[in-house]
Amino acid sequence: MSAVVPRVLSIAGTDPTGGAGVQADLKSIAANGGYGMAAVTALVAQNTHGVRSVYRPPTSFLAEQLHAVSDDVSIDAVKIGMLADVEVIETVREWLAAARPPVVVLDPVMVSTSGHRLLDPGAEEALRLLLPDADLVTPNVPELAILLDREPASDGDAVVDQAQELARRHGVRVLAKGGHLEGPDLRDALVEPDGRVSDYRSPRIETRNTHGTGCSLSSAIATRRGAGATWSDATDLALRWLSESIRHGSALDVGGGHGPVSHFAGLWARGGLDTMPSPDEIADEWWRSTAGVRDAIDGLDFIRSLGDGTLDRRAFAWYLAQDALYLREYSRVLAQASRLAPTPREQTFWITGAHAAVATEMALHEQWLGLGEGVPAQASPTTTAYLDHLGAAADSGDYERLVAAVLPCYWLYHDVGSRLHPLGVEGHPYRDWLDTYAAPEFAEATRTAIGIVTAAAAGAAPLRRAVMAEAFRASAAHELAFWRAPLDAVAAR
Ligand SMILES: Nc1ncnc2c1ncn2[C@@H]1O[C@H](COP(=O)(O)OP(=O)(O)OP(=O)(O)O)[C@@H](O)[C@H]1O
Ligand SMILES: Cc1ncc(CO)c(N)n1
Repeated sequence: MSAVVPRVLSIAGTDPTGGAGVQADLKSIAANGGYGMAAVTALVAQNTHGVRSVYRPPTSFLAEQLHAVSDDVSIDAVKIGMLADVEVIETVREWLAAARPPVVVLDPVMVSTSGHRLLDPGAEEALRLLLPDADLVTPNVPELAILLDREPASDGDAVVDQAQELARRHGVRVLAKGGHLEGPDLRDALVEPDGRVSDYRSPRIETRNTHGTGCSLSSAIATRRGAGATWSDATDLALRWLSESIRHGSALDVGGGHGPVSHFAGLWARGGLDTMPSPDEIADEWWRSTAGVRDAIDGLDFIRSLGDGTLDRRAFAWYLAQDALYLREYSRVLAQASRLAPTPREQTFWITGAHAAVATEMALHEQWLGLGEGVPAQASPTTTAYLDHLGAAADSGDYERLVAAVLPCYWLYHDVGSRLHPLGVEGHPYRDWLDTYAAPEFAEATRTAIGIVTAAAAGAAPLRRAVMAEAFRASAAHELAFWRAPLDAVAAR
């Protein structure tokens, strides 16, 4: 069973400038959605101009690296690059026989782009013997010729002929790369062991940044295949990614010779560098952003006297009348959230809230609205302002903004309600009211609303998340104003 993130091991040499070898492999694996690992065959002192020297550590140590990985990690794919000499080839062959990785892509690295040997001249036969252990071999034009012991092909058809010959001889799939041929059009050919050919054509990109394209391509194919794509899809996906990365290579300023490709350019452009907060982090941050508003609510005479039962009944009646007006409209706002909801679960949640809001309004009416003389039938400026804010969010058709705007109606009410509730002793004049917003169903609805909104915010792009946070913060401020209004209105009469 391959993992969602395929675990891909590169067995290759190094490039301290990061454009080729294991350094390029690790970037390519990551850029194609894999978890990259690397066992080093040889240390190469090279840069964008060329190879200066090669140090090949004892192969016993390569074997130790390989077994350290395979003893611990389930490997989904292996990419093999520079093998340096016969001893290294033998070591890798023995390890392959023991570890049996499910996908093996062999890039038969022999000569660097700059013309330096990366494989001993005498090691070619040993490399040929390794071919049947691979699922895919990815030679360029000169490597294909050496593996066949022929002259290099000089046109695309000759390349395909040679690739078919190699595939047949060794019973292996071959991707023959056309990068070394002249001309404006590039052709790579995937040849099955039975000789069937798939062509991949693309325009040649005018650039000096082609160092490490072979390393990068073979790692990308191994990764895509390790994730479960067919060989043909894996090749197609990897080539598309490579073209994009070659196109952006010139935007890098790395070295004065043949520079590297830009492995992550496409991801940077499409995904940006922003981190994504978790829903819990959003909940914490948004809640903290309302600390001032919550302190102010707690400090209101209305809240204090509502808690201890000394609140002027006219003020309470005024508040309830405004709340009844508010709830009818708020119910419509929640119905709009239901209408815009992306999932049936959310659709159900908001429509249930819409129903509860009108039901509560009717119950309040029945119980309390006989109370007061001078109860206003008109929405106060404060109520109007709050409803305008919610109405604008509802009318925008922007679900994320809308649900962020309604969240304080749950969260702040639950917060105030659950803190005032213990004061609602026997005989408390507002005990029924104190019970409503401390009820377990309202606590549950609040938790669900927080979950829906913060999950949406976590998944939103930073600018969208900022719009949501602002809608939330503005509603919290309207909540404060709503609690402040009744005593002011009664005092002004
Ligand atoms: N200028 C270019 N424009 C578009 N694609 C290119 C260009 N150069 C190389 N490629 C692609 O990059 C891949 C590698 O090609 P190439 O034949 O150069 O392999 P290589 O010689 O093994 O690479 P390396 O430079 O790493 O040694 C191929 O798929 C090829 O089509
Ligand atoms: C280590 C290493 N592997 C492969 C190549 C081929 O580009 C290179 N230059 N260096």
